[in-house]
Amino acid sequence: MVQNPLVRSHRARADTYFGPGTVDMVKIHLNEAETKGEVDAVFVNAILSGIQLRNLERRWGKPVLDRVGLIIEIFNAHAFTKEAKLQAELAALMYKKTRLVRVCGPDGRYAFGVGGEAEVVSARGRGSGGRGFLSGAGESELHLQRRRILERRRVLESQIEEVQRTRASQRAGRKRHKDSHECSLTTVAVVGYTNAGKSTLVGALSDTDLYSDDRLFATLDPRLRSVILPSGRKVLLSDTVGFISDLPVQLVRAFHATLEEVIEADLLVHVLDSSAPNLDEHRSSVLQVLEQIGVSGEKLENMIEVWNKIDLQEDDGSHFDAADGHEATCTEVIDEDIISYGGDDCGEGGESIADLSEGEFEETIGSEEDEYSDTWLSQEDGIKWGSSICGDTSNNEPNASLGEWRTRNVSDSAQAGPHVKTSAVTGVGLQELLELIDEKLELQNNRLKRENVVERSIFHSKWRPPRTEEDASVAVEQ
Ligand SMILES: Nc1nc2c(ncn2[C@@H]2O[C@H](COP(=O)(O)OP(=O)(O)OP(=O)(O)O)[C@@H](O)[C@H]2O)c(=O)[nH]1
Ligand SMILES: [Mg+2]
Repeated sequence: MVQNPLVRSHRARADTYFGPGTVDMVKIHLNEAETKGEVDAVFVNAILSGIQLRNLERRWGKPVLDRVGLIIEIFNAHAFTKEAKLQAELAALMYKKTRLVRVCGPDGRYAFGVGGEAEVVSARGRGSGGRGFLSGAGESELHLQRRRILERRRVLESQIEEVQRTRASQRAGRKRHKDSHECSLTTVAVVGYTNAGKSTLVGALSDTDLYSDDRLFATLDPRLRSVILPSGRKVLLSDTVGFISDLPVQLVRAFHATLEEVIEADLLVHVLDSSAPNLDEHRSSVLQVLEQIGVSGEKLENMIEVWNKIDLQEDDGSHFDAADGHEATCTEVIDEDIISYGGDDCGEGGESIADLSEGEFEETIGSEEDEYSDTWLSQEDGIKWGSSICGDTSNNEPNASLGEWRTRNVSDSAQAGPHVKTSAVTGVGLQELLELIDEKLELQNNRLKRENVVERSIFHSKWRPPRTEEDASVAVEQ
């Protein structure tokens, strides 16, 4: 296996990075690939450029998965419905475009770093080989590759638009539907970091079974479950895809159709795993994604924060000790700082990943760099994706002061604690949560009604010209 002290097998790295309880998924998933006679891969906890990825793969003789590649791999593995598959493929394609990495999977499926030889197609490196006038050969291959990606992307985007349209009309139908209280059917979206227990909680609240598992991104499609609140009001709970820190904005946008359920929901319930040692980090990651997808500041302010898995806290605290101990054994963490600043801290025989993008393995794109540079984190694509096709987007615009709000709110709520503590497994706090949802919706309804009344009094009352004294005298004379 790889000797570089900065890199461990994907198992150990994923375990330390994604936290306890999530490593199994990564293990099982990759082990499954191995037992099928496929390849072993090395996971590097960083976001790498295409050249860095390729150079590492050459050096280690193994496919390398970086952070985004691993997430995409997980998305692909968990995508079962048509919608999820389309979105996962689009996410992979957008990633691929910025890396210009060609992966030849045996079954033709996109599989980053797993299931085939990954090859960077670059202007100078391939085709040309610096052979004088033939130096355009690599370039045309690069363009060909790029065009194919763009064509496929267009097809996927139009299919996803179709999905969005269907979802929008379903939502409109739900809004028209009135319950026995003459209220339109309200949707409550349950959001949160992956593995926080969202599906388990929605299942417990609605007394139904939803697929939940101790793995990352168990849920990729929103699922709706109806629940009767203590007041008798019927609401739809929407279980959503989990979020994760540093999720590239394009990846989030690939799941836009799914995430629209969150934007369009009447109320948000933010589920946090109270046993997670980095709860604050999880909270701010989720808020960041909500901000990215355009949830209004008002909705965020109204959001209910739930600390789930409270039963684990009632344990003797061994969970936290175990987590600490786990961190302590992680001496071979690949720090993103090391990647950025070079190899001084690499230890004996170590080499930084920054080193690997230079020297003997270097294959620069040169003049193509601007055109094909890593736009993965740029906003360029976002402009298109930001324009939702599902009707009114006016309230989807990210609020300018949201960043500010988020910072304030994160620290405020960190001090104030959760609105409700629950255990989706034992049922603790569930009734309290339902009551709180009821209360929030009632307040929201009353506010909307008040706003409607004000609006109506302003816009719907008949306009009459102001009566002046002159008018009055004319009237008397007549
Ligand atoms: N002890 C305990 N475990 C819980 C609780 N809620 C959920 N779990 C477990 O946590 C794991 C993740 O639960 P899920 O409901 O799949 O989490 P999720 O947030 O839907 O995850 P993704 O769909 O991947 O985003 C499962 O193994 C659940 O059994 C809880 O209140 N207490
Ligand atoms: Mg889930």
